[in-house]
Amino acid sequence: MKDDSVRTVWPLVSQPTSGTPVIIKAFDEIDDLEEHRDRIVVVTDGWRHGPVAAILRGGLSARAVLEVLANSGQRDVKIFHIEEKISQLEDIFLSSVVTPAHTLFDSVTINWRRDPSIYELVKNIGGEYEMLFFGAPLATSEIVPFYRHIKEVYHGSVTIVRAPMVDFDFDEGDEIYRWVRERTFESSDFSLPAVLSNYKKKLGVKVAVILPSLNEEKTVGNVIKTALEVKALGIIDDVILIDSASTDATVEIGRSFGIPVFQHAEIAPELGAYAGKGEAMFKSAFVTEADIMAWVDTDIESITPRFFYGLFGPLLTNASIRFAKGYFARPVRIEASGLELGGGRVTELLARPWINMFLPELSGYIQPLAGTVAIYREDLLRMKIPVNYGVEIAMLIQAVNNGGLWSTCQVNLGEVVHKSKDITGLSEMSFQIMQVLAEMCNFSTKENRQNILRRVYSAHGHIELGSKRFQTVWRDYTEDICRARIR
Ligand SMILES: O=c1ccn([C@@H]2O[C@H](COP(=O)(O)OP(=O)(O)O)[C@@H](O)[C@H]2O)c(=O)[nH]1
Ligand SMILES: O=C(O)[C@@H](COP(=O)(O)O)O[C@H]1O[C@H](CO)[C@@H](O)[C@H](O)[C@H]1O
Repeated sequence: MKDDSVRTVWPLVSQPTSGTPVIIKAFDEIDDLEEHRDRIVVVTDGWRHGPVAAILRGGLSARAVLEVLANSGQRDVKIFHIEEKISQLEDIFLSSVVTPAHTLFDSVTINWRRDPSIYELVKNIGGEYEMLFFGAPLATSEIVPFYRHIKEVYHGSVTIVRAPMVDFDFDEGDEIYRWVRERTFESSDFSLPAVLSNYKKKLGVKVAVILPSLNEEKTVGNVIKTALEVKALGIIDDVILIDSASTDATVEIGRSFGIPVFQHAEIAPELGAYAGKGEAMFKSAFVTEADIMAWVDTDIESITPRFFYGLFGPLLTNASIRFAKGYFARPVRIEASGLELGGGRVTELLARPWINMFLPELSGYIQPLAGTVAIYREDLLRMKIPVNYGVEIAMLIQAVNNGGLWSTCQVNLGEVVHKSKDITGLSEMSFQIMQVLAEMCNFSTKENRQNILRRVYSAHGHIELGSKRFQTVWRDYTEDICRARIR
């Protein structure tokens, strides 16, 4: 039922500063929004006189909210923003909202908040405002559900503004968008240990957590301790440390917890031994018979039990899901300088651009390189595994190629603070990942393959050339014995 008293005519919206046409709609008139993809769409309960605020996350629609307010005669703006843990999203808020707001209004008030959700925020501050403005959700179909949810906790006038759709191709027809919505989970979706152990009993599967380590004495103990806490809940059967010849106290610390500790070089020695994280993950299959295998990096400082039951929760509760990869907010500290930077630099500078160019079916993955992964053993045994840092992307590509995108998923595991490499270390990691990507995309052949990473230094008037060989060794599992094939 429309409350006509509040549906006073919207203030005359003068021509928007950007020249983008605006159309105003009530919430029960938005079936034809697809016809207005090139316009700013204002969906509203109607204009009310009195205090106004905008709750904005960032992005094109958030920017459009500012434009509509400015062109409706507002000279000051009050913005509420729930602080993002992912630094890239915070950057988007600053560039798409904070900066333009100061050019559009005489005064701008920005309240950074830490409410657990938009609905809690509206509950906490809504009573002070006659009107609340929001940027539209990505999909048009979400506008009315979002509106109804807000109206459960707010009785003022709600206005949702949608930017022109010209830049978005996130629509219901976009399979990646649908996959992101239906295959992206919160670890809290699976945080009830009773639920998981019950599912586990029903499925009768065994779960092993394998912890790859290389000189992680500072963090490995806490990772093992947390894994054992979850094991005590009856959700994990094996916790195993596979070490890569650490020279610090990593192995002693592992042994002090009474868990199985292996040097990957000593596992299946008849297969030889190679350096690399992928080698440790490849040889995991020889030290456990578990049906589900999960790996968690041992350099994670911020480990919590949710890393474990969040990660294999989807495999235990949805029979169609056979592969799960964690994702997380990633503030990272560069050990040498202690400088805080946004983590995932190889992801953002190499993996994500490559995926979007050549492997778009993977573009819904938030952290395609994350080392926190769970997979069914039988699916792992069908894969070929590079022994180097390319292991994560290689497993992801094969999980999707072998089982289909919808047999895979991603889980929000919270925040990961982990030690990280300097730029040279990241460059070498990138080279290894690029070698694997080039090979898996059939760009790299025996004839044109490059295994040497050269680095030329110019210092104090003379040139130095350093080079390092990175031979990609692929491992695969065969019925009788595994074989290493150097390419
Ligand atoms: O040869 C190796 C290299 C790395 N790692 C482990 O793999 C995880 C991720 O490695 P790293 O920290 O080097 O990568 P980053 O976290 O910087 O991406 C960590 O638990 C390392 O201890 C390993 O087990 N063997
Ligand atoms: O995501 C990334 O860009 C790299 C480097 O992360 P940082 O920039 O050091 O936070 O880390 C990931 O990639 C590695 C190679 O696949 C994995 O071994 C790591 O587990 C993963 O964190």
